[in-house]
Amino acid sequence: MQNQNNWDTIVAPATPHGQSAVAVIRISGKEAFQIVKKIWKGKELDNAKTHTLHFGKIVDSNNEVVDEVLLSIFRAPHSFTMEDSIEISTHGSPYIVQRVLSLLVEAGARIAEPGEFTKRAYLNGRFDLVQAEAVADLIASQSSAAHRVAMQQMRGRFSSKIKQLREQLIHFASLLELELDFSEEDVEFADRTQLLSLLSEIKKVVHHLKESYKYGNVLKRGVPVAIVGKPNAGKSTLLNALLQEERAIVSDIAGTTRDVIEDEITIEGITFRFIDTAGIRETSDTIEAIGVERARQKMKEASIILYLFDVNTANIEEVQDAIQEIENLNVSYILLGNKIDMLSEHSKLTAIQEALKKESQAPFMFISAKNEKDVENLKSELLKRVQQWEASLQTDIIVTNARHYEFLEKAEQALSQAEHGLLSQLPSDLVAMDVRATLHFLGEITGEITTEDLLGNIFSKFCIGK
Ligand SMILES: Nc1nc2c(c(=O)[nH]1)N(C=O)[C@@H](CNc1ccc(C(=O)N[C@@H](CCC(=O)O)C(=O)O)cc1)CN2
Ligand SMILES: Nc1nc2c(ncn2[C@@H]2O[C@H](COP(=O)(O)OP(=O)(O)OP(=O)(O)O)[C@@H](O)[C@H]2O)c(=O)[nH]1
Ligand SMILES: [K+]
Ligand SMILES: [Mg+2]
Repeated sequence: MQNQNNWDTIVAPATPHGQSAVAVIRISGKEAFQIVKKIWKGKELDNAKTHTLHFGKIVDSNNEVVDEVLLSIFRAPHSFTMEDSIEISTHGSPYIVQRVLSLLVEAGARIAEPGEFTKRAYLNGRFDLVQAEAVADLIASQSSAAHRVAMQQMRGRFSSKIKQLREQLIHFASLLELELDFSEEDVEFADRTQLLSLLSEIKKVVHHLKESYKYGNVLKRGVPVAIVGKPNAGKSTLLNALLQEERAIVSDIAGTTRDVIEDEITIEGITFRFIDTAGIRETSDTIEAIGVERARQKMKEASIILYLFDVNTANIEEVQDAIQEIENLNVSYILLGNKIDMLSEHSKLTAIQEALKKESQAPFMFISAKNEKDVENLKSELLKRVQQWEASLQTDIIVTNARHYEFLEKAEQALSQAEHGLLSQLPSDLVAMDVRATLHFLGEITGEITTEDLLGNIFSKFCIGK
């Protein structure tokens, strides 16, 4: 049940705090018009049509003008929240915004909680929970890829997929439950082979959606690319070349970089987060050893590893050891032979190349980080990796939200149990229980099943005024 003050008329600034050309204050709820009228000097609003704009003044209790403003009015259900709403555009002074907010509160409005406008839009049926969450992702999106996936979720494709799966399962559950009604007679309305194949079909879709999360999450946060290798391989030089900025200290002293240095660039709409690390070697220096430990950790967490070695000094065994270590991590990688500008004998390069080819399918490139030779090619290669990753997904709907992932995982487990139950010919009611559990988990994703806690958790992460 909704508590009464959950439906107070609420108010909040919709634009950031600070000086700006114009600031917008939003008011939503049953009393929106009554409240604004108390501080409004301008044309009568009672008969004004929805989606109209009005020029006038905001005045305080002494009839002093606080600002000249524009009002946009929205009449229920034709507004974002589907309630009566008004937006006041003031001059963008934090002082004016604060004054107008206090006047509105004095007139009977309550300051909105973070996300409360969107929460109302959800509770009033404008969209489901996945779409409401996508509003926050859309606001946070900083690259075209992040924007694309947020937009896709806002438009409801993931929601429709989940709803479609639920409908199939509801049908499935009703067949099983029908059998329960006739349990004395030991009939099977539901053809077991058909049930099994439907179940495994649904499980497959859930699994593929779940699998897309790793990619979706990376798109949202930026693809982590760890730059690793021995001291002096040129890792920091490469970081700087990629970022086009003197971000990390470069020197000919082995062990220059000790802590992790991270920064981002966007290549054709995809954000990459490059991580420069301490050179990996055995060391008795405690601080350096911690750095080496962190480098190894970053390697594990990366989506792509760039293993850099100096083509002039590296021996083949050392590179092979590195390949071995990386392949054990099961992370996509590129071997980069650096300082190609210094290589005097061409034959040594060919020897390295031949050895690498023979030894593994390891992808490698030769670059000069210092002269920025083939750094652009490296960027194209990174972009290609990400595009291949997306193409390899078995779904064109990409999950980006940890909460969705969590419930997909629970749904997948429940589906496995239902499948197991059918295969081992467990009684229908036990199988039906697992199917109902799956329905529940999928329902929590779209908000067909929710609790106040869950909603509070989701909307409190939104910004003020959203
Ligand atoms: N000034 C302003 N800009 C904004 C928003 C807002 O609330 N205010 N939005 C909010 O975050 C987004 C737009 N979302 C909105 C969605 C629906 C309606 C609305 O008035 N819908 C009516 C009328 C539709 C129509 O005329 O076709 C309706 O659905 O009945 C308004 C904004 C982005 N920009
Ligand atoms: N000739 C040449 N020198 C390079 C190249 N890349 C890096 N160097 C030099 O190699 C030395 C080490 O470079 P760094 O970028 O500090 O190497 P690093 O791998 O970050 O080293 P640590 O942080 O100590 O592990 C510096 O003197 C660089 O100028 C290159 O492509 N060609
Ligand atoms: K160095
Ligand atoms: Mg370094």
